[in-house]
Amino acid sequence: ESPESSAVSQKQPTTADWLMSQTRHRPQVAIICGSGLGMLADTLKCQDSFAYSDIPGFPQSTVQGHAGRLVFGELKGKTCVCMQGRFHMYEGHSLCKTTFPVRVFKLLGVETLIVTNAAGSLADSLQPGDIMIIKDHVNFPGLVGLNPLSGPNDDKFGPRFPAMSGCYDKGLRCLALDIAKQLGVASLMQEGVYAMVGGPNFETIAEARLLHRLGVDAVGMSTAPEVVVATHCGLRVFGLSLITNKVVKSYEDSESVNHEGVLEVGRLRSHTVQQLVTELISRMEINNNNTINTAV
Ligand SMILES: O=P(O)(O)O[C@H]1O[C@H](CO)[C@@H](O)[C@H]1O
Ligand code: HPA
Repeated sequence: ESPESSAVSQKQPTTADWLMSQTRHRPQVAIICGSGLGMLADTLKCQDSFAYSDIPGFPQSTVQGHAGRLVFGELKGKTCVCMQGRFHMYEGHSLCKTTFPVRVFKLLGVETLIVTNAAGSLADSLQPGDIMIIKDHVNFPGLVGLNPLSGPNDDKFGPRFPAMSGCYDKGLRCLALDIAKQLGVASLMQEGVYAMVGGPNFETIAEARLLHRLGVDAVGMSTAPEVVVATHCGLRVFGLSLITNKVVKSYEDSESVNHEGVLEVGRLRSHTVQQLVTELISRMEINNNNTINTAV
């Protein structure tokens, strides 16, 4: 992965410069939309949007429910950029490609990253339609060395050995719980641990039981690499999982999960997720001192 990671990282400044030449927006907040959650971009005002296929250096989305568009715009006095469609390892992208946009965001001056995803629940307390605020993650691919930071470290972005404790900002988690109370949706929300598995197959029953025993509350096939790269380069991160299904843990259970059902729950909860994210962005504080020197 090393030669590729260097080649990929050389493209990021070109991509960022191209975007800055095409839009006047200078985003402070970036949002990555999970499966079925692309409508988060619809709330942005004064939009400039770009198909991934038109952006130099950008990878392409291949998954249904991921439109493949980067949308810039204003939301409640903050400037945002929203990825309608993310990149997954199972699509065949290397991890440095799946996380390519995160460093582009950093180069654009973003200081806060909001990651959203669709996930299956293992915790008995999480039902389809609930929203889990991500408190922490287990990065299964990362634990065995499939890490977007593998290869030569780019010191411009961050250190060789970045700490990951506290990578989901506590202040933003508290604020989100507070907002949920005000919106009257607190009963849908709780904090929990997200685990990333490689996919694209959903879990076997034995795998589901293993994850449950390990203390995982919700499982999906994304997010953790994005958060690793974001934390490495000093972005503040907030994450939420929309619970789209219960992961089957019993041999007696005849239900099974499918991607259509995952997208459907996204549609059903789109309004609530939109409200939460909008209020969070509206109320978060921004420092505006997030520039890095890209001249090498
Ligand atoms: O994580 P996001 O992109 O929301 O998508 C989730 O939904 C898909 C499975 O239905 C997988 O890609 C899984 O990771
Ligand atoms: N497992 C893995 N990824 C998922 C699931 C699931 O049950 N639901 C949505 N994404």
